[in-house]
Amino acid sequence: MAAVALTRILGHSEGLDDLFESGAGRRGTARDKKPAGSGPAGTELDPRDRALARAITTAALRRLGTLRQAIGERLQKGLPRNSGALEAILLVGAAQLLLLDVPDHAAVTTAVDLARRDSRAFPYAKLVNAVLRRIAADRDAILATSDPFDIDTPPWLRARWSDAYGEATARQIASAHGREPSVDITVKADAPSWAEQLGGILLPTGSIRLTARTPVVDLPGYGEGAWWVQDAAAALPAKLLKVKPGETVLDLCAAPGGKTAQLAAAGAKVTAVDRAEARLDRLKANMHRLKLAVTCLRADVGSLDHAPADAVLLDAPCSATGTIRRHPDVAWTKRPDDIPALAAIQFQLLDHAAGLVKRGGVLVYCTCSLEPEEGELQISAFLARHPDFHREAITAAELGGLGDLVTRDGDLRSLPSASIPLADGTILDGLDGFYAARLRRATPAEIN
Ligand SMILES: C[S@@+](CC[C@H](N)C(=O)[O-])C[C@H]1O[C@@H](n2cnc3c(N)ncnc32)[C@H](O)[C@@H]1O
Repeated sequence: MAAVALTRILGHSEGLDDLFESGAGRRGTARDKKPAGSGPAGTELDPRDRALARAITTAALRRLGTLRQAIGERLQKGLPRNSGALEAILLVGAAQLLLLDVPDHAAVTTAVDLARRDSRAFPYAKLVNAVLRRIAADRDAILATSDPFDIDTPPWLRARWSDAYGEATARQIASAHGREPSVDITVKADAPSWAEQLGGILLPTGSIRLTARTPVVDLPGYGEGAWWVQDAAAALPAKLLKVKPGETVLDLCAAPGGKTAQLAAAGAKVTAVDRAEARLDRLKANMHRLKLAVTCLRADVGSLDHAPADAVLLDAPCSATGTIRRHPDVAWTKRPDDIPALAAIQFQLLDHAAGLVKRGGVLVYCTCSLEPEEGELQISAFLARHPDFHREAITAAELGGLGDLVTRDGDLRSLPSASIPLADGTILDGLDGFYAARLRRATPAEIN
């Protein structure tokens, strides 16, 4: 199944979650519709096999450049033409040999079997055996010489991040993308006690970082709806609204509902809006598990007709380049042209969202993108064309004292290379890349 998934992701720009149908934490894109012929693969597999197939696919995408180079250097005549799933089979084998804890013989035998079962890869079964055995023998040298920035990051992203953050930081971002991220959760209440029960680490921002690799559904509190999976950086934008019980909130582009749950748990009257039916269904299921009451509305935010709210959160569709640690497919499925196209959509959604904020109310705009056009530049252009809004600077204290996450303008900018200092002196690494700005709409008195 991992070979099928890789072929589909690399060939058709489908996403990991589209194929493995995981749900939690999936970042939506402008293209909510799946390409023809797509759909969850391997539904016949049991959950453990499915999880393994996902782990192999994720590892292969995380270090795709390294694996392709290792394979290419061991194919004297390059990849044969019309060889069906041969490349995907080699990638799956190499990922297991180099990156996962799979015995060499099992990885090689499985790959050879896969080649024998594919009519076009069949003639190359012996080649698969030879290439993978050589990769196993050269494992240490391959891993010692491969660099996630130089090899595993597409050149256009390398250039963009170097321009935006400097090459040294861009290298640290790529290095963070090369490591498997921890699982963070948000709790409805009583984070210190849940951190203890789950054996996790309470982060200064209030999220809990799990340390065990137990499937989340088997952990205490999951079934009873006490918490949900959410990257610690993704949990920050909803907090910036500082909602009070009973306030009305429009959560725009809400599915699968991580931020909706935070707002509802804070006691706000939340209307969650998303245009993708399947994603909205997932949001409803999540709220049901969490026992949180939320009004759900299927609509396009760009033409949403709704009474203005005390607070509006716009988690706009974006390139999701801040989530490559969790979704390494993004590095290979996104294209340079996607950035201006998404920025144009964000521009339009932001303008419409502005009209849904009560006078004196607050608008938080956020994206999980590392690209300034989807963050800082989007907001400076918005403020220039909306004089009735001003930026309300975010403080380090609101982010658990993590001052490095606050920009000079007072916005939130987290990077995958972030370090999180704990009270005991330990430093944890890694957050998803997020941008958020808090904007206040002037009251009538302020305007006059
Ligand atoms: C970044 S995800 C939202 C993540 C969500 N806020 C959370 O915290 O779980 C973006 C969402 O925007 C939705 N979306 C994209 N364009 C939209 C539009 N024009 N109107 C409404 N929803 C849209 C997608 O379906 C996707 O669910």
